Amino acid sequence: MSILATNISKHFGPTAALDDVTLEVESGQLVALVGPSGSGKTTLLRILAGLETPDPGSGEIRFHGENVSGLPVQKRQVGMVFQHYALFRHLSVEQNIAFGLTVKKRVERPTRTAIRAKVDELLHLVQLDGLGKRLPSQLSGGQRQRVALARALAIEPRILLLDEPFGALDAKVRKDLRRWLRHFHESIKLTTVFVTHDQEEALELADEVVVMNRARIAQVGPPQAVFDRPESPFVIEFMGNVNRLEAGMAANGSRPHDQLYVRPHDVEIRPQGEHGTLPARVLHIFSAGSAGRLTLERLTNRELIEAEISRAELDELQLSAGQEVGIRFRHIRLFAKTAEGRQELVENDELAHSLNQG
Ligand SMILES: Nc1ncnc2c1ncn2[C@@H]1O[C@H](COP(=O)(O)OP(=O)(O)OP(=O)(O)O)[C@@H](O)[C@H]1O
Repeated sequence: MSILATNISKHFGPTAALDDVTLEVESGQLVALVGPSGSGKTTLLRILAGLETPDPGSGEIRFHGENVSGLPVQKRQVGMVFQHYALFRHLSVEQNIAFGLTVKKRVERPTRTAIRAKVDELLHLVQLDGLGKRLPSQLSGGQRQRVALARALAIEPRILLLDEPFGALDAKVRKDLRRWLRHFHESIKLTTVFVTHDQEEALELADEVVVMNRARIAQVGPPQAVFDRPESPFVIEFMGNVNRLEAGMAANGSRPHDQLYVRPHDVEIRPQGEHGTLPARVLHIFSAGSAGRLTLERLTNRELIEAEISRAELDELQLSAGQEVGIRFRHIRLFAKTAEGRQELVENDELAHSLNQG
């Protein structure tokens, strides 16, 4: 186990930023902390780094088995990159990358030649060969973030912590850098925890996704598990688009307090009146993306339903706004209240079948 943080709590005055959080990260993994604003992601990251201390008496942090709870940030051997981690403006790219090494105590400081070699190696690693002499102002946003990453790696950290590393970049650069980071991680396999508020980023990048909500961890798992087997209404609503259906009368077989969800890609569009479909009207068609997205209205209860189908299917169906169709739910997720008042996931394809009958 590379990181083991147990029973961490943190209060800022009356606000609980973390409430008894336990996080385990295996060596070499790329882990995403994702959750709404204020859920405690940054606080957890800062506590791992040693920039913030947990509540007195709460919890313990171990890196590779060693208890680092009492160690200050410089002694924890973590590399950090933040959203607005300003590079030193008056230093060249090379000097920025070398910074952590040049400020080491004389006995620990590598020789000049060794620093040079290290900087070249890092420039190559982050694919900025030849740009070492430039100033940060002469680089693009994405290049600057890669310099920040190289600077974080220069000290040979045991763990890499990234707080919204692509947050300040535009969508295209962000996507490119995301892919680049995944590839980069494959090549160095350094245990990495990154904070993002972007679900898609978490699902696309991470080996393991940690979903946070209100100072606690709501669910941990590989991307697909978190997406396909959400353990709570919160997780299903937070991780990707979802339709919440009216329970009770409107959905045969469900009880009024149940919560029913259908992902847009689990909504099938069929011809109007087809057996086993629900009557609906097409309100909007969005066809400008890689998938076709539709907003529909169920005729029986005026419920709005989002559907996502392939572009090929959308083109084939030749739909237009106002048209009536039949919709079918392939898969429904139902959360039922348990006796203790918790919400429990019941996979319920029978319900989908009975609901589709109208
Ligand atoms: N230094 C601080 N002083 C007071 N309250 C704080 C401080 N830092 C964080 N908080 C509070 O702790 C809670 C968790 O904040 P945190 O920054 O960890 O959330 P987050 O999930 O990273 O949010 P965001 O996505 O908006 O960055 C919030 O309610 C926040 O207002």
